[in-house]
Amino acid sequence: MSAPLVPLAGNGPLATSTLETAELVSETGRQVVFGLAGVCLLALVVWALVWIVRYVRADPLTRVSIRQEVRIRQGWARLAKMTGLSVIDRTPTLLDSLSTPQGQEPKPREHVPKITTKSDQFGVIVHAKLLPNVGLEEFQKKARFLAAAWKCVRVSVLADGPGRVVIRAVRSDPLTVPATFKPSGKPPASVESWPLGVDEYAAEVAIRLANIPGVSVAGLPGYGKTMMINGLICQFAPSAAVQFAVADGKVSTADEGDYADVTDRLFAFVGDDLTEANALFKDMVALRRARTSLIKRVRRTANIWKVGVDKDWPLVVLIIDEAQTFFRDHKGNDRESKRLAALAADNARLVEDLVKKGRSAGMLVILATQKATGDAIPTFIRDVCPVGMSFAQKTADAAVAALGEDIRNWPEANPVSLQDPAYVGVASMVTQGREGFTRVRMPLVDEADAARIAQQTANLAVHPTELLRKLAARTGVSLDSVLDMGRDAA
Ligand SMILES: Nc1ncnc2c1ncn2[C@@H]1O[C@H](COP(=O)(O)OP(=O)(O)OP(=O)(O)O)[C@@H](O)[C@H]1O
Repeated sequence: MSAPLVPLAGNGPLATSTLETAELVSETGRQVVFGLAGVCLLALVVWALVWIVRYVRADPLTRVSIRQEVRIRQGWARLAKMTGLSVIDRTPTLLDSLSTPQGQEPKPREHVPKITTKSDQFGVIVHAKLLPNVGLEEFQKKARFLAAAWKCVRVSVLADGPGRVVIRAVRSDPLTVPATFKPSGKPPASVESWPLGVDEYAAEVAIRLANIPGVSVAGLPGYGKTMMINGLICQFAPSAAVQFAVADGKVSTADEGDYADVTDRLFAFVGDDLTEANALFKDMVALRRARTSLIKRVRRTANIWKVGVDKDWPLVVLIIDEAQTFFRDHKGNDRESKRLAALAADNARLVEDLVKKGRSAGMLVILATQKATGDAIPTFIRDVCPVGMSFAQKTADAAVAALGEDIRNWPEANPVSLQDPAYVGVASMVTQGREGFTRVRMPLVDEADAARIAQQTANLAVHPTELLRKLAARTGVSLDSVLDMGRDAA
């Protein structure tokens, strides 16, 4: 016997309202679905617009990188699996268990690291999240496969905080692409760090200036030592928290040579005259001593970098270019040779004082020479400079003199291999937090720009001793006795 059929909806008022409610629900459902689809479409349009605007506004090289970036994103899941940068998860999630038909095993899931990408004129920067068994080392091992798949000249993989790596994929070699720097004339955000240029992966490289008393710069003539120092002056000239003095062993007067354009922004300049250079170095040592003896009283600290430099207590940068001129031993028994030899020895002693004791007083010495052997920069000065860099060098020994024995273990970064016109403006150096040596491409600064910046900021050039005198007077201390003591000792 069949069961009586029960009508789903009758003709009564209750049945009508159930029908209406059902229609209302389905209508609301349709609206929600359409609404969601609309939001998704809008998001898609906005996303597409952002990419189009980025693409149109980009320079031609960055456009190529944007296309490369799109290809990297599209092909990432597949490439990661092919190169072994994926992990199989055999433990089913709750959703997997519920959605798998009864009697069947949930399928294992294959995960690939999640990535985000960014492009610039040199290539693409990929940030990836690590997975269990897919760590920094695994990425580094696969770097050359990624480079081949992405058609890049180089791919570097570095740690990027806990659980993340940053992959730098460069299509064109940033070291051989000349760069220019147009100084803005605005004070830098910080004077504690000197942006130098970009490394072989187009990542920015900077030198810390805080707590650094000495930088040694070596390199064959014409490879960019002075250009780099001019770049430093142009970047920091608009800040009253930095004062510069130059001793240039290549010229006799300030209007000759490489610093002629920036003389207006220097508080002192001496040429190749050893007596004048000696007077400048004595002056700097006296300032160093006066600062050291006053710092506690006027700045309430023993290290200026704890409170930072400012216009009253600026970072004093003493640039000694063609340093060998001032330190070279003068052989000979005649009177003049003996006088020059004594001056050279005294210069070395004074500069040693600045490099060994100037850090906490906010003094920095930059020594530039062609070959950083002990006769050019005495080793007791060179070896205590925390930062050493070298442009191209002719011999392995010259590279070792400039960068230390360890450079022999890094043949790719050895400055001997930078002897090529394509590498004018490229130096090798140790950078913080990185193993080995980094090659850095520095930008070219136009002479006219350097002159413009120096003129615009000439009013900021003040002898730091005068600033210290005023500062001391404000705190009720007379500087003269302190300075006299410093001069006598120097
Ligand atoms: N970063 C750079 N990019 C491109 N070209 C550069 C760069 N630096 C320097 N040059 C070129 O090399 C020339 C020489 O540079 P610079 O005077 O800085 O060399 P140097 O190493 O100081 O030489 P020297 O030891 O003879 O003083 C510059 O006039 C410029 O044409």
